[in-house]
Amino acid sequence: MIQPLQYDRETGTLFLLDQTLLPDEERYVQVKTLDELIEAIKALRVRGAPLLGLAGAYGLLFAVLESEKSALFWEELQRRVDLLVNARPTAVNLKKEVESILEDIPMTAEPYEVAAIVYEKVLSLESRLRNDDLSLAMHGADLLKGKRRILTICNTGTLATGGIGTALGIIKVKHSKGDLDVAYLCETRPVLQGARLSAWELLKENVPHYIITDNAATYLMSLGKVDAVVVGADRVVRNGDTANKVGTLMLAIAAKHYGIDFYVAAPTSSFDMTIANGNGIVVEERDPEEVLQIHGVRIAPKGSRALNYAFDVTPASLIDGYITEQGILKAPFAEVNYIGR
Ligand SMILES: CSC[C@@H](O)[C@@H](O)C(=O)COP(=O)(O)O
Repeated sequence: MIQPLQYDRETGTLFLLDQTLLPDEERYVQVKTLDELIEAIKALRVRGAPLLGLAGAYGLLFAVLESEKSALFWEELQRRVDLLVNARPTAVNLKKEVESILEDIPMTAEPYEVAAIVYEKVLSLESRLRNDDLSLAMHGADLLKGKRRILTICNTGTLATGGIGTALGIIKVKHSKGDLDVAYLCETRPVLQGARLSAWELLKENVPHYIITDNAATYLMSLGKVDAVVVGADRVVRNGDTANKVGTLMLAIAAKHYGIDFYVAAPTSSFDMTIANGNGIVVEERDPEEVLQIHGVRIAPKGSRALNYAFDVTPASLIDGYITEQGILKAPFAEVNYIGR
């Protein structure tokens, strides 16, 4: 299986498959410091909500190792953690995984003991992510049995989770069961996670797919060529409103118009029960140059400005259900006892 992220404990090096170079080049960048990791997160070398959670957990390990020598260990650690968890604001997993590991560390632990505790927790997070993906994908494949043409956006596969993936994991499992005719991959402007990353993953596994322009999705629905839309999530909040890659909202509106099932596939670790509704979600705005250029080539006239919202928020009223590792959930979630960690 593709390994988007691997850690070598002996040398303290995190190897990241640089997702900005795919599909042309499969190159690992070597990350040895927290600053280098934060740069990689901001530049989208590593991305996707669950994988950001895991990268964040490794970032915590770097933060611990870099703070170890300081007399003010806990203060230094907290300063570094703040930089890390704010590297990307919308995916809840980054902050949540880092904070949940931190919460489990006894304040009485000596600095030299903390790194070992964190490392153990990172390993268990890694295997939990893989297991969650598998359960989620099986639930999704059962739910969508007979829906043979699935449309999705962005990349929600191994490159985004380290496991089989979420929405893309469901597509892979459906294919393995002989229950998929085709996956339609929205190219996902501006940085093309669908056309570059999802297509690369599905090609490796011989899963039939078409890449479509983002603005072709609605027309395909109108032609009756889409049986269900399944997307990932960066943050699902208490009433079910969901932040995901920009473009998701227009897919949801179009799906509702054409009476097509619209599901969010996300592990419960992407749920944030501290926020009541979508108004409380911070949507990341990225460098306008990502919109003004494609692969470093400027396409817009010099002097034009661009707005670059990386995500949008889909209201719960447009979402038919949430495919999680625990099964299919319905919003609102206030009464669910235990979601996420
Ligand atoms: C399983 S990944 C879920 C989401 O993180 C995914 O749909 C997405 O929007 C990723 O955005 P990205 O900006 O590429 O990190």
